[in-house]
Amino acid sequence: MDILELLTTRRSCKTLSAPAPDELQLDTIFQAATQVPDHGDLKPWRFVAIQSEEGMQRFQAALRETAITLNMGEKTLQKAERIGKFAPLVIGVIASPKEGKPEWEQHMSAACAAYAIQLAAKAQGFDNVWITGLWTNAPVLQREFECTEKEKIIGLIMIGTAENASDEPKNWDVSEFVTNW
Ligand SMILES: Cc1cc2nc3c(=O)[nH]c(=O)nc-3n(C[C@H](O)[C@H](O)[C@H](O)COP(=O)(O)O)c2cc1C
Repeated sequence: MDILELLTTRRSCKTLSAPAPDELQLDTIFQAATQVPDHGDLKPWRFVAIQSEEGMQRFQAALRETAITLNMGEKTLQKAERIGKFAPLVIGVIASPKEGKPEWEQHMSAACAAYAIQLAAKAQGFDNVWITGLWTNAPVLQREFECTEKEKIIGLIMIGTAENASDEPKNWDVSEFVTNW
Protein backbone atom coordinates (compact mmCIF):
# COMPACT_ATOMS: atom_id res chain seq x y z
CA MET A 1 0.00 0.00 0.00
CA ASP A 2 1.23 3.46 -0.87
CA ILE A 3 2.37 5.24 2.29
CA LEU A 4 0.28 8.37 1.71
CA GLU A 5 -2.77 6.29 0.98
CA LEU A 6 -2.16 4.44 4.26
CA LEU A 7 -1.73 7.67 6.23
CA THR A 8 -4.78 9.38 4.76
CA THR A 9 -7.22 6.46 4.85
CA ARG A 10 -6.27 4.41 7.94
CA ARG A 11 -9.19 3.49 10.19
CA SER A 12 -9.39 1.33 13.28
CA CYS A 13 -11.21 -1.96 13.27
CA LYS A 14 -12.93 -3.67 16.19
CA THR A 15 -13.86 -7.00 14.61
CA LEU A 16 -10.66 -8.94 14.30
CA SER A 17 -9.87 -12.61 13.83
CA ALA A 18 -6.99 -14.83 12.70
CA PRO A 19 -4.64 -14.71 10.96
CA ALA A 20 -2.33 -12.36 12.82
CA PRO A 21 1.09 -11.24 11.56
CA ASP A 22 3.70 -14.02 11.41
CA GLU A 23 7.08 -13.72 13.14
CA LEU A 24 8.72 -11.88 10.24
CA GLN A 25 5.82 -9.45 9.91
CA LEU A 26 5.87 -8.93 13.67
CA ASP A 27 9.57 -8.17 13.54
CA THR A 28 8.87 -5.53 10.86
CA ILE A 29 6.20 -4.06 13.13
CA PHE A 30 8.73 -3.70 15.95
CA GLN A 31 11.31 -2.23 13.57
CA ALA A 32 8.74 0.44 12.69
CA ALA A 33 7.84 0.96 16.35
CA THR A 34 11.45 1.65 17.30
CA GLN A 35 12.15 3.97 14.37
CA VAL A 36 10.03 6.79 15.81
CA PRO A 37 11.29 10.24 16.88
CA ASP A 38 13.14 9.79 20.17
CA HIS A 39 14.69 12.87 21.86
CA GLY A 40 18.02 11.86 23.36
CA ASP A 41 17.87 8.34 21.95
CA LEU A 42 16.40 7.09 25.22
CA LYS A 43 14.20 4.33 23.77
CA PRO A 44 11.45 5.12 26.27
CA TRP A 45 9.23 2.19 25.41
CA ARG A 46 8.88 -1.53 25.68
CA PHE A 47 6.37 -3.97 24.29
CA VAL A 48 4.64 -7.16 25.35
CA ALA A 49 3.54 -9.32 22.41
CA ILE A 50 0.70 -11.64 23.39
CA GLN A 51 -0.12 -14.34 20.89
CA SER A 52 0.65 -17.82 22.25
CA GLU A 53 -2.17 -19.83 23.79
CA GLU A 54 -0.49 -19.56 27.17
CA GLY A 55 0.03 -15.81 26.73
CA MET A 56 -3.58 -15.29 25.74
CA GLN A 57 -4.76 -17.25 28.77
CA ARG A 58 -2.56 -15.12 31.01
CA PHE A 59 -3.93 -11.95 29.38
CA GLN A 60 -7.52 -13.15 29.75
CA ALA A 61 -6.93 -14.05 33.40
CA ALA A 62 -5.51 -10.57 34.06
CA LEU A 63 -8.56 -8.89 32.52
CA ARG A 64 -10.88 -11.15 34.49
CA GLU A 65 -8.97 -10.40 37.70
CA THR A 66 -9.21 -6.66 36.94
CA ALA A 67 -12.99 -6.84 36.59
CA ILE A 68 -13.33 -8.93 39.75
CA THR A 69 -10.93 -6.78 41.80
CA LEU A 70 -12.69 -3.57 40.80
CA ASN A 71 -16.00 -5.21 41.68
CA MET A 72 -17.71 -3.57 38.73
CA GLY A 73 -20.32 -6.22 38.15
CA GLU A 74 -21.32 -8.79 35.57
CA LYS A 75 -21.25 -6.37 32.60
CA THR A 76 -17.60 -5.51 33.17
CA LEU A 77 -16.77 -9.17 33.61
CA GLN A 78 -18.43 -9.89 30.26
CA LYS A 79 -16.44 -7.04 28.71
CA ALA A 80 -13.25 -8.54 30.12
CA GLU A 81 -14.11 -11.85 28.45
CA ARG A 82 -14.82 -10.05 25.17
CA ILE A 83 -11.58 -8.07 25.19
CA GLY A 84 -9.59 -11.14 26.14
CA LYS A 85 -10.74 -12.78 22.92
CA PHE A 86 -10.77 -9.64 20.81
CA ALA A 87 -7.80 -10.31 18.54
CA PRO A 88 -5.24 -13.03 17.80
CA LEU A 89 -2.36 -10.66 18.58
CA VAL A 90 -2.21 -8.05 21.33
CA ILE A 91 0.75 -5.74 21.73
CA GLY A 92 0.98 -4.03 25.08
CA VAL A 93 2.80 -0.71 24.67
CA ILE A 94 4.53 0.54 27.79
CA ALA A 95 5.97 4.02 28.13
CA SER A 96 9.22 3.52 29.97
CA PRO A 97 10.76 6.92 30.71
CA LYS A 98 14.46 7.24 31.37
CA GLU A 99 16.58 9.99 32.91
CA GLY A 100 17.63 12.87 30.67
CA LYS A 101 14.55 14.35 28.97
CA PRO A 102 11.12 15.45 30.21
CA GLU A 103 8.82 12.55 30.93
CA TRP A 104 6.02 13.97 28.76
CA GLU A 105 8.29 13.96 25.73
CA GLN A 106 9.11 10.32 26.33
CA HIS A 107 5.43 9.45 26.63
CA MET A 108 4.87 11.14 23.25
CA SER A 109 7.66 9.06 21.79
CA ALA A 110 6.07 5.87 23.13
CA ALA A 111 2.73 7.01 21.66
CA CYS A 112 4.46 7.42 18.29
CA ALA A 113 5.68 3.83 18.68
CA ALA A 114 2.10 2.69 19.30
CA TYR A 115 0.91 4.47 16.16
CA ALA A 116 3.82 3.07 14.16
CA ILE A 117 2.71 -0.41 15.26
CA GLN A 118 -0.76 0.34 13.92
CA LEU A 119 0.57 1.64 10.62
CA ALA A 120 3.09 -1.18 10.11
CA ALA A 121 0.42 -3.78 10.84
CA LYS A 122 -2.00 -2.12 8.42
CA ALA A 123 0.71 -1.79 5.75
CA GLN A 124 1.09 -5.56 5.90
CA GLY A 125 -2.64 -6.15 5.57
CA PHE A 126 -3.63 -6.44 9.24
CA ASP A 127 -6.31 -4.36 10.87
CA ASN A 128 -6.13 -3.14 14.43
CA VAL A 129 -7.35 -0.86 17.17
CA TRP A 130 -5.64 0.91 20.07
CA ILE A 131 -7.47 0.53 23.38
CA THR A 132 -6.79 1.50 26.98
CA GLY A 133 -9.53 1.97 29.57
CA LEU A 134 -9.68 0.43 32.99
CA TRP A 135 -7.62 -2.59 31.85
CA THR A 136 -4.46 -0.58 31.32
CA ASN A 137 -4.96 1.68 34.32
CA ALA A 138 -5.68 -1.03 36.87
CA PRO A 139 -2.77 -2.59 38.80
CA VAL A 140 -3.32 -6.16 37.57
CA LEU A 141 -2.00 -5.74 34.02
CA GLN A 142 0.75 -3.44 35.32
CA ARG A 143 1.82 -6.26 37.63
CA GLU A 144 1.62 -8.86 34.83
CA PHE A 145 3.65 -6.63 32.48
CA GLU A 146 6.12 -6.09 35.33
CA CYS A 147 5.80 -2.31 35.14
CA THR A 148 8.01 -0.24 37.38
CA GLU A 149 6.57 2.74 39.24
CA LYS A 150 7.63 5.07 36.42
CA GLU A 151 6.25 2.94 33.64
CA LYS A 152 2.75 3.26 32.21
CA ILE A 153 0.80 1.00 29.92
CA ILE A 154 -0.30 3.45 27.24
CA GLY A 155 -2.10 1.02 24.99
CA LEU A 156 -3.11 -2.42 23.96
CA ILE A 157 -2.89 -2.65 20.18
CA MET A 158 -5.29 -5.38 19.12
CA ILE A 159 -4.24 -6.81 15.75
CA GLY A 160 -5.74 -9.32 13.37
CA THR A 161 -7.66 -9.67 10.14
CA ALA A 162 -10.75 -7.53 9.66
CA GLU A 163 -14.06 -9.34 9.58
CA ASN A 164 -15.79 -6.38 7.93
CA ALA A 165 -14.82 -3.77 5.37
CA SER A 166 -12.95 -0.78 6.81
CA ASP A 167 -14.82 2.38 7.71
CA GLU A 168 -14.60 5.20 5.20
CA PRO A 169 -11.68 7.65 5.50
CA LYS A 170 -12.57 10.72 7.52
CA ASN A 171 -11.70 13.32 4.86
CA TRP A 172 -11.94 16.25 7.25
CA ASP A 173 -11.87 19.83 6.10
CA VAL A 174 -8.41 20.28 7.61
CA SER A 175 -8.64 24.08 7.50
CA GLU A 176 -10.61 23.67 10.74
CA PHE A 177 -7.41 22.61 12.49
CA VAL A 178 -4.79 24.65 10.69
CA THR A 179 -3.69 28.24 11.10
CA ASN A 180 -1.52 29.60 8.34
CA TRP A 181 1.12 32.16 9.24
C1 LIG B 1 -4.63 6.57 23.74
C2 LIG B 1 -5.87 6.01 23.11
C3 LIG B 1 -6.69 5.18 23.85
C4 LIG B 1 -7.86 4.65 23.31
N1 LIG B 1 -8.64 3.82 24.07
C5 LIG B 1 -9.75 3.28 23.53
C6 LIG B 1 -10.53 2.36 24.27
O1 LIG B 1 -10.22 2.00 25.41
N2 LIG B 1 -11.66 1.86 23.70
C7 LIG B 1 -12.03 2.23 22.44
O2 LIG B 1 -13.07 1.76 21.96
N3 LIG B 1 -11.29 3.09 21.70
C8 LIG B 1 -10.17 3.62 22.21
N4 LIG B 1 -9.40 4.49 21.48
C9 LIG B 1 -9.90 4.92 20.15
C10 LIG B 1 -9.67 3.90 19.05
O3 LIG B 1 -8.32 3.45 19.06
C11 LIG B 1 -9.98 4.50 17.68
O4 LIG B 1 -9.08 5.52 17.38
C12 LIG B 1 -11.39 5.02 17.60
O5 LIG B 1 -12.28 3.94 17.71
C13 LIG B 1 -11.67 5.77 16.30
O6 LIG B 1 -11.39 4.98 15.19
P1 LIG B 1 -10.40 5.51 14.05
O7 LIG B 1 -9.01 5.27 14.56
O8 LIG B 1 -10.76 4.70 12.84
O9 LIG B 1 -10.70 6.95 13.87
C14 LIG B 1 -8.22 4.98 21.97
C15 LIG B 1 -7.36 5.79 21.21
C16 LIG B 1 -6.20 6.30 21.77
C17 LIG B 1 -5.29 7.16 20.92
